[in-house]
Amino acid sequence: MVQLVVMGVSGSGKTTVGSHLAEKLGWKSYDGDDYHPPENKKKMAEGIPLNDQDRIPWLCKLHDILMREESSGQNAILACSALKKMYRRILVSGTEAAYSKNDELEKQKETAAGKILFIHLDGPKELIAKRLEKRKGHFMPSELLQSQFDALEPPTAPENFITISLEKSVSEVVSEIVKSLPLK
Ligand SMILES: Nc1ncnc2c1ncn2[C@@H]1O[C@H](COP(=O)(O)OP(=O)(O)OP(=O)(O)O)[C@@H](O)[C@H]1O
Ligand SMILES: O=C(O)[C@H](O)[C@@H](O)[C@H](O)[C@H](O)CO
Repeated sequence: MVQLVVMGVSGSGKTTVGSHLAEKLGWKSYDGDDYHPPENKKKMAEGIPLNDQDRIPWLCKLHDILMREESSGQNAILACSALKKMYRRILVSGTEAAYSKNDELEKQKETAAGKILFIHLDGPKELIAKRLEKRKGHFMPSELLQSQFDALEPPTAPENFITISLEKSVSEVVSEIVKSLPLK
């Protein structure tokens, strides 16, 4: 089974790309934003960036969802910022990974779990800011964009990831992702 996590800063297109991809592949999809507790949404709406304590329980919930899909034999897509390496580690391995000091052990567990492919939607802040200015009816204010870039640790090897430019159209982004999928 393949579990995809569409990741990136606010406004990079995770929700848009995640839902188009789900439609194209006929896979189940989840949006991380739907699983934030109300306190987190309130904080963001007030223009305060989330911290690790705010994000860790939320990421654990998302990890459980991915594991449930994997164990019931389903492919699935999750749109989730997953900004830091530690956050991606939690999505792959669960809560212990957040506090583990044993990098080697965590790496082994990740390789064993290793089915999650991160798709990093990457692009210039100026373009994303323009898109956020135009976006209507969303709780996330565009002033938080800089804090998202400050927190971002782009994925690097040996993480399981691909990087896609968000400067392309949504349909190009989706086709590029589909081409790179490890599907038989
Ligand atoms: N490739 C693209 N080309 C043009 N516009 C895009 C593209 N991807 C997304 N958008 C637009 O940019 C805005 C931000 O996209 P979206 O809401 O999907 O981002 P997001 O990463 O889910 O944001 P957040 O994390 O804040 O929920 C939306 O208005 C969307 O329509
Ligand atoms: O990790 C985070 O700071 C959050 O997940 C944000 O990225 C928001 O959820 C999203 O961007 C707003 O829609």
